[in-house]
Amino acid sequence: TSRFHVVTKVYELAQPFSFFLTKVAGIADKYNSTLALDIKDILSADMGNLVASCQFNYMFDIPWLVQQYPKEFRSKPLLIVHGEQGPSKTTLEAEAIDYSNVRFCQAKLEMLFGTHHTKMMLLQYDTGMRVVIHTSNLIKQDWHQKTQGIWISPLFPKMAKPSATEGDSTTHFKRNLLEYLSAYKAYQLKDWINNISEHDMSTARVVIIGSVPGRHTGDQMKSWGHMKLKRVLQQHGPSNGVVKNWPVIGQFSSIGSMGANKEAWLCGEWLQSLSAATGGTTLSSVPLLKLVFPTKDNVRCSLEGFPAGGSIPYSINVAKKQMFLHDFFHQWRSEGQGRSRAMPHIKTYLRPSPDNQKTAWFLVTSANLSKAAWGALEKKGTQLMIRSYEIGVLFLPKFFGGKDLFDVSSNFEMLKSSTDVFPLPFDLPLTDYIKGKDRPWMWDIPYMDLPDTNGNIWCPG
Ligand SMILES: O=C(O)c1c[nH]c2c(-c3ccccc3)cccc2c1=O
Repeated sequence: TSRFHVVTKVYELAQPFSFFLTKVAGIADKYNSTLALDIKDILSADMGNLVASCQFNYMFDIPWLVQQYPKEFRSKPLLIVHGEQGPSKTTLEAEAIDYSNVRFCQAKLEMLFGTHHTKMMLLQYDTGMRVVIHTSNLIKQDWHQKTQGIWISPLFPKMAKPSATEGDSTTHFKRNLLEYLSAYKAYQLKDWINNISEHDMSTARVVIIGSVPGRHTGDQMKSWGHMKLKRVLQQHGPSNGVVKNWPVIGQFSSIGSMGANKEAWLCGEWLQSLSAATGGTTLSSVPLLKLVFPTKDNVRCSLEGFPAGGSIPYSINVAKKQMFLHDFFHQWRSEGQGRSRAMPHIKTYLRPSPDNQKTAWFLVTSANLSKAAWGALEKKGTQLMIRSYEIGVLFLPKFFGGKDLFDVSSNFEMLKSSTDVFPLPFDLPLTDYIKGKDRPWMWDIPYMDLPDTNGNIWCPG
């Protein structure tokens, strides 16, 4: 088993955050080194001798997924947690007809327009287990030429005496993971819930930020979505005095309907939660908000060309109702990580310093900029309505050596040589949209004036 410790040692040495991007085909090798992983790296025997696994996701290609496991692991029990209903559920289950080791768990979606976005792997080894929280669908194209994020847990050893309350970390990782899984109320998850309670997760240093569908009231209201993030930032975040003039950055690959103006939700409840801090937030100063969303030309000139936009589903019918939103937008640019042309499917949120050298926190999550994912307050703020399943991990300096702030950089050379600079997926400062030229990418309108990387035009519908 020394091999596994060596491997995890290498990963942990690479950086204490255990936050990686996916490998990108077609960029210089140096950008795909220790800080980047492929799905085969995550599932490799170097990470542990797999006994069983559970894959939470939105899109699946079952035959492709099975092929990503080392051949000696391809017949181990594999539970697929999805949100498909009716005919598409039947189609998904038919894909696994040849794999007797594959089982399914359908996440209940009783809220209209809800989706099972959560992307998580539970990996059980003979020596313990790992949790992986990431942003990629389980289809080949999501791991080929996009910018995606991955957090890999340390190896959590089995405890002598199983306990749902013992073996937790200062960030309540184990309790939050069990709460999240219990919210499915699915009998197929019972064994995994018991399994998790038997493991010591005290080495987990991230905070889980999850969303589960429902109208959450009372204490539950602060257990999910943007209200969970708000509570954690109020308890363990930066002091208000330090960050009050710092911007909040949101970066995502899809956008829901925000309502008629920025006060309705975006700069109202959502920004109030993301700008939360210890020592209370002075309501007077509404914090700066900056958003990162690819332009039409970012997509056109990307490695995949216009087809990258097939995974950036911003509809013109939603966009035209919220032109105010586009004033916050900045381009996707990742020169430091060699990923300016690897379109983002990652979703990240952070609170960087005005000089772009620090951040007060960093969140990588499945949650796009939508009320469905983050929740919307109802009944005079007494309940939080969430439509979808989401999960992400929050990095707080307090839990990484008791610092106040993280040093940050997206510069590969810098990241390669230092161990405690937080690796940003995109460049700071952000790059503005070019006035009068740049438009947000929208996936359901034609673009026929200029060819993409492959010489093609885009004619949806
Ligand atoms: O969870 C994820 O990652 C994703 C979720 N929905 C996607 C869609 C879509 C858009 C409207 C209705 C249904 C599906 C399209 C293309 C990529 C995604 C996607 O990547």
